[in-house]
Amino acid sequence: MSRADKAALRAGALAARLREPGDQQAITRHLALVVAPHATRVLSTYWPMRGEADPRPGLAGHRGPLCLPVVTGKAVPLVFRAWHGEALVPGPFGTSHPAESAAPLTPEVLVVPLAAFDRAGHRIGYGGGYYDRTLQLLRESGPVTAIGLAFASQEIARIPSEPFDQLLDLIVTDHEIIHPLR
Ligand SMILES: Nc1nc2c(c(=O)[nH]1)N(C=O)[C@@H](CNc1ccc(C(=O)N[C@@H](CCC(=O)O)C(=O)O)cc1)CN2
Ligand SMILES: Nc1ncnc2c1ncn2[C@@H]1O[C@H](COP(=O)(O)OP(=O)(O)OP(=O)(O)O)[C@@H](O)[C@H]1O
Repeated sequence: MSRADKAALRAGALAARLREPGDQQAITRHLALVVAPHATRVLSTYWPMRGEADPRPGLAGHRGPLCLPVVTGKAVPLVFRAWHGEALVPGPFGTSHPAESAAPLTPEVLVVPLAAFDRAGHRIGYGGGYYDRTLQLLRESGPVTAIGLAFASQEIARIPSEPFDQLLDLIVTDHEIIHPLR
């Protein structure tokens, strides 16, 4: 797939998200169900922006450590810092992340923001390749569970797969919990 094709899929899905806001309460319910078996693991969440589904209320019952991603440069994997509800500092591209004083953590479960997804577990993000690089690195040292979070309006019939794609293990939407077929 060309960069332009992927950019068009991304733009279409982001426009659909703004047109049809979706049911945040259902997202919260479904996410809480999916993370319950991982309640004591190190879990990475995200700070929602631009109409993204909000993972925070669905994680209220999580008992293990929580962390947030930090963008430290272009084309490098994300790093993760512990987060217990403290104020965040602004990062690049409108992101927000814990201050440098927060402890670095290695997540075992990641709630991954999506611009678009398909039922096979392919995803498109904002285009930095950050989660692809990060999941590749984490999966080299052990099993990780990647949970995509999006509104059902962001589904695309098929996202052509690319060699660097890291697949989602589960996708949580306001309509359903999707177990991609492998
Ligand atoms: N809430 C949230 N946090 C997140 C992500 C995310 O998708 N959502 N990320 C997921 O990876 C990382 C941040 N990645 C991002 C990558 C690019 C852009 C962005 O705005 N890109 C510009 C073009 C940038 C450029 O000039 O290259 C754009 O879309 O206009 C935003 C976030 C980490 N934190
Ligand atoms: N594991 C990787 N190693 C090297 N380059 C990679 C890797 N993963 C992705 N890339 C590069 O990053 C670029 C952007 O990837 P892609 O368009 O899939 O980003 P995205 O999944 O939309 O963004 P994000 O992961 O930040 O949400 C790709 O063109 C690719 O060349």
